Amino acid sequence: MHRVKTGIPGMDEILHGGIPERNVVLLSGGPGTGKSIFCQQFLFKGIEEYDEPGILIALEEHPVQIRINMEQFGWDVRKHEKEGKFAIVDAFTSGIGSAAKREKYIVRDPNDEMELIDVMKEAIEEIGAKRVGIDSVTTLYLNKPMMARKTVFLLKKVLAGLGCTALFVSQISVGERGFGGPGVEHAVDGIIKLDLDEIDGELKRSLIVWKMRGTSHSMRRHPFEITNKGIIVHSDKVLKM
Ligand SMILES: Nc1ncnc2c1ncn2[C@@H]1O[C@H](COP(=O)(O)OP(=O)(O)OP(=O)(O)O)[C@@H](O)[C@H]1O
Repeated sequence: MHRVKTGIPGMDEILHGGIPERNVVLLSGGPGTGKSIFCQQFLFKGIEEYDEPGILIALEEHPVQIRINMEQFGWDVRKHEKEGKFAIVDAFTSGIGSAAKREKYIVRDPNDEMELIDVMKEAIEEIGAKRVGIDSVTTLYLNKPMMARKTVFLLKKVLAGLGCTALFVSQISVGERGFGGPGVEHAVDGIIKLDLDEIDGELKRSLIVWKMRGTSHSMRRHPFEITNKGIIVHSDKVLKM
């Protein structure tokens, strides 16, 4: 079985080699836990280290801001956009504003699932994307929780058909148990939970792989750091809560 390397130091060790190809993985966590950075690093390292093109579906942040954020970690995505190895699908601006007019892939109504899928497919096919990040999938069903399972299954079907491996960012509240609702949790192939906990007056970051179809994986909670080069996971360390 082919595995997709995350390219995030320490993470592939925890996943016993990487994410099984075509898995859809829920990247779940509270505010500020590092979900967006994890997702961006997965896509960027995919291009730089494994020559696997990727696309990011932006639902929560302006594409211009995403490029700025990524550049802060030294990830020059504009270069890869020009080379046709990376694309941002703008499902944030609805095409409003002068900056949005310069975006190539625009979803005017993110509530329209078919429009989102059409634009996503177009971008994947043009770029030859092997990796997809959706940030966040929660945005798609925030106002219609009954639709969460259906939406996730639909996306999963499309992405698997195109041979992509995907990270779906799932936003949960501080202290919430669970990863984004039962419909979603059972539908996805994997769940990686990112946490931020106050211990002795200090916020500590950690992550745990809750499930990953098609592979064994570490069952431990590992501390990680966000540095100016991105996320580093300490696969040799365990955080006891
Ligand atoms: N250069 C950096 N060095 C260290 N830590 C950083 C750096 N840039 C951002 N961070 C940390 O990353 C956090 C933001 O991470 P990220 O945007 O990935 O969170 P998120 O889980 O997507 O949050 P939300 O759901 O609120 O959008 C910041 O709150 C900050 O603690």
